[in-house]
Amino acid sequence: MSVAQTENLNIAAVDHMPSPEEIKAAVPLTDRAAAAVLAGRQALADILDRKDPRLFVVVGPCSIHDPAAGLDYARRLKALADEVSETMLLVMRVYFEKPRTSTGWKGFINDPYMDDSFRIDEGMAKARRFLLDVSETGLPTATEALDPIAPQYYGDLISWTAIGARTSESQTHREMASGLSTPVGFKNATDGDLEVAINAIISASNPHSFLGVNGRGQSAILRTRGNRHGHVVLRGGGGRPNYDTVSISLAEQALGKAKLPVNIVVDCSHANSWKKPEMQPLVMKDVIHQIREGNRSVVGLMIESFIEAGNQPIPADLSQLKYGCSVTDGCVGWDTTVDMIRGAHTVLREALARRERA
Ligand SMILES: O=C[C@H](O)[C@H](O)COP(=O)(O)O
Ligand SMILES: C=C(OP(=O)(O)O)C(=O)O
Repeated sequence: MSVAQTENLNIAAVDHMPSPEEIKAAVPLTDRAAAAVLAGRQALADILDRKDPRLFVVVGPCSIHDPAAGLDYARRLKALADEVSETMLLVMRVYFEKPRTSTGWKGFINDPYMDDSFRIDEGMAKARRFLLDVSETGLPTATEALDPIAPQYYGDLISWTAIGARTSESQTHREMASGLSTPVGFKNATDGDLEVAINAIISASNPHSFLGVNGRGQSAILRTRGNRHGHVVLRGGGGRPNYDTVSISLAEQALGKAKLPVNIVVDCSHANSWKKPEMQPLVMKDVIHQIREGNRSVVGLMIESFIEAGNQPIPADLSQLKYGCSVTDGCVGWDTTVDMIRGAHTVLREALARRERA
């Protein structure tokens, strides 16, 4: 008598996925890209260690869906980054993995053709190609690490990582963050709770041993050293923003109480702007004003920005997609992005000069 099947009852298929080594061999890291990645990581570490007085700004689309438009954006951003490099380090948001509140398109790696064909194998190779192209412009890149295996495929091309509001409390993500080669920003929870992000920084700063895959895609025990560049990202939540002076002061106190470096990043989007992209410039202006008035805890900002303002639903006929417009959260358009960054640059230049004189 055969034993009843008790496993894989809800698995419809198990398809082949190339290993990290295979995808990397198809899209190898270049000297130019590696130099941009390493320079970006070093500058971020210096900002977090207070050796570099600049502000870092993670800016770019909510998600990448069209590599051509993404690269068009990257080239514009590189020129802007060079223009404001005295006061800010611009890092491009290159988000391929979208954590959905319930359902929806889960990003370019999961479904690169946006047609429910879910060619993760092709999405991964294309995502890596895109990261390489952006890095070759000289821009550092930032992403959200959602799938715990994915960093093996493209982690060598990332300079800053976010752990999202929906996963800051997850042990799996804290373990993964402890082994990442980049500084990691932990978002407060969607209900606004900051404690989960603070606990995440403490957890990820420690070594962990956990299940993962090696470069050949075989199961492996990963043993990490701990990540000493964790910090919080305030994104609002629970029906209220948390970029105001009182919220920032409370975050400073909580970090101090936990004996952590008082490093804060403010996300101008998400619950801080009520998901209304046109509010992002107001959030940024407010935080830059706080810096001008003497705030020293804010080290970074995040902006959701693309070529066109707003967002669009994914149409059944993809030829109807509007070029350079987000298919996930609404973004500020390019002209507004330039105004926001240039406006901040002017204020910061004066504030940094004043700090130096003091
Ligand atoms: O930034 C992205 C979104 O806010 C996040 O993925 C949740 O999106 P959703 O609420 O539309 O699913
Ligand atoms: C999903 C995102 O943010 P959060 O985790 O804050 O919702 C994001 O930045 O794309």
